[in-house]
Amino acid sequence: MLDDLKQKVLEANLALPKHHLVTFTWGNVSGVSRSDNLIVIKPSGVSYDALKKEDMVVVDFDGNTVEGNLNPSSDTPTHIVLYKKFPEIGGVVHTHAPGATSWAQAGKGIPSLGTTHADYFYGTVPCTREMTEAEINGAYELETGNVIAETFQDRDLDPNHIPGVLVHSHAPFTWGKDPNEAVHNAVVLEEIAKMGLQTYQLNPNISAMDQVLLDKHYLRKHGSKAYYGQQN
Ligand SMILES: O=C(CO)[C@@H](O)[C@@H](O)COP(=O)(O)O
Repeated sequence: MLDDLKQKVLEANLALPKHHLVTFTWGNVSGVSRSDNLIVIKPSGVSYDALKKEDMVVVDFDGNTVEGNLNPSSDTPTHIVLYKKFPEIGGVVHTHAPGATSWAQAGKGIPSLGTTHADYFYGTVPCTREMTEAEINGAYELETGNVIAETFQDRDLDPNHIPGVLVHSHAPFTWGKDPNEAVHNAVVLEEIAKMGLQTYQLNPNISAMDQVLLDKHYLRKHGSKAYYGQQN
């Protein structure tokens, strides 16, 4: 079942260590089949060295395992909330990559400071609020998804234009139209996180880039008027 998606999710997971985005098993990727209402996700705690296609776990939107012999990622409830709340996404990535995680631990969103950021994220990558004790002691991973969705709703942010978030005191999640694009966005997020840290070290008083330049760079790569690369 879902053989193609399992292969894509496997390859996306294996791309995380290749891009130096995960240490040990600190991360996971999933992909969704909207027609089947099923999610394919990495098994929990399985080393990337040993990961095989048949290890991928298929879960439904209630978190029940439909196929697979291993336990799904402990972050599965977060992935499920993101697929439910952001209906256009097809892949989700979670890492503890040090640059983005540093911003998450500091409780700060990453402002758009330059065109590297603007090419992929149409504004600040937000950081969620701190979770309450009840949320942490309750269904923590589900509440993590809820607090991400709340952040986008309360700040009127479009997840299709800002494909990532920093979870306060935790780490980043990114997404995309498929697992591969979600990994791509995780790589970019880590790069802009590192650049942002260095930029603030060099100039603590810097503010977000000019809106006109942000528009220019984001819109030349995304949307109906995109012209970057081989697009007409
Ligand atoms: O966030 C955390 C731990 O802080 C987890 O995402 C990480 O360890 C990966 O968990 P899984 O191996 O996917 O269950």
